[in-house]
Amino acid sequence: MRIDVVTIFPDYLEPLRTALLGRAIERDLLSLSVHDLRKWTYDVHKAVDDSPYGGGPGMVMKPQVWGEALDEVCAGDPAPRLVVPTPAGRPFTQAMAHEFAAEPRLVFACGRYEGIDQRVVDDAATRMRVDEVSIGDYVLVGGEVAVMVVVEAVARLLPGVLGNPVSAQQDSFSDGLLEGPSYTRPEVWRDRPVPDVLRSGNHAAIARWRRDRSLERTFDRRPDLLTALPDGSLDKHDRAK
Ligand SMILES: N#Cc1c(-c2ccc3cc[nH]c3c2)n[nH]c1N
Repeated sequence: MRIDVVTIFPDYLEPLRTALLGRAIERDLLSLSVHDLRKWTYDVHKAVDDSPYGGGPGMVMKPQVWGEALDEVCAGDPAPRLVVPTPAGRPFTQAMAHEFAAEPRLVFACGRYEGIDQRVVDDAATRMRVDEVSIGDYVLVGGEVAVMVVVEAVARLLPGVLGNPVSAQQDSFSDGLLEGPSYTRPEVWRDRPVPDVLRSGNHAAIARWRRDRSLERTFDRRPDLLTALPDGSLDKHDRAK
């Protein structure tokens, strides 16, 4: 997968070149190109923003600059997919991460200030798939952190990135539920023992116990996920919980 990010703060994306993702880039499992939006400015002040039509606080990012940037970054690609983080976007979910992970290329536009002139998205949508996404119901200062969240969630799904591919198959949300609690050595820590069933070697009982903890946690913290489960997702034992 090829990933391009356009931002006025290229250094913000450097963490993506460390740890697991950094190793994946070194192994050519994905490529990451970060572009400074100011490369496409055309005035001595390298202006990327201007006052909003209709008044209101803050500034809006200029369409001319973004248009030139996306034209060049997306040039020659028959089907780039443009992802624009915004508080007003569709919720970014694990299902969306899987969808993005199937794409050969993703281009991310990092907004700042009050956001990007809407005509940039409208214009791009005439030539490519555009997804305006939100990583949660809170407000950040810019799109860079959101891009790092999305890139990490997507990249970990790419073949070879995670040491154990089973991990991605057993993620929270992979079966529509939150994952349950995890334990490791020591067997007892501050008078708190590991649940006996996890040391029993009875794999069926362990699977049942894990499913029950996952259902309980989901019911307690995210009951909305339970109502969104496809019909038939819960067996009679699940329903008895
Ligand atoms: N995704 C997302 C966001 C943002 C966000 C994204 C882009 C910009 C550009 C200026 N301010 C921004 C906030 N805030 N909260 C979220 N869940």
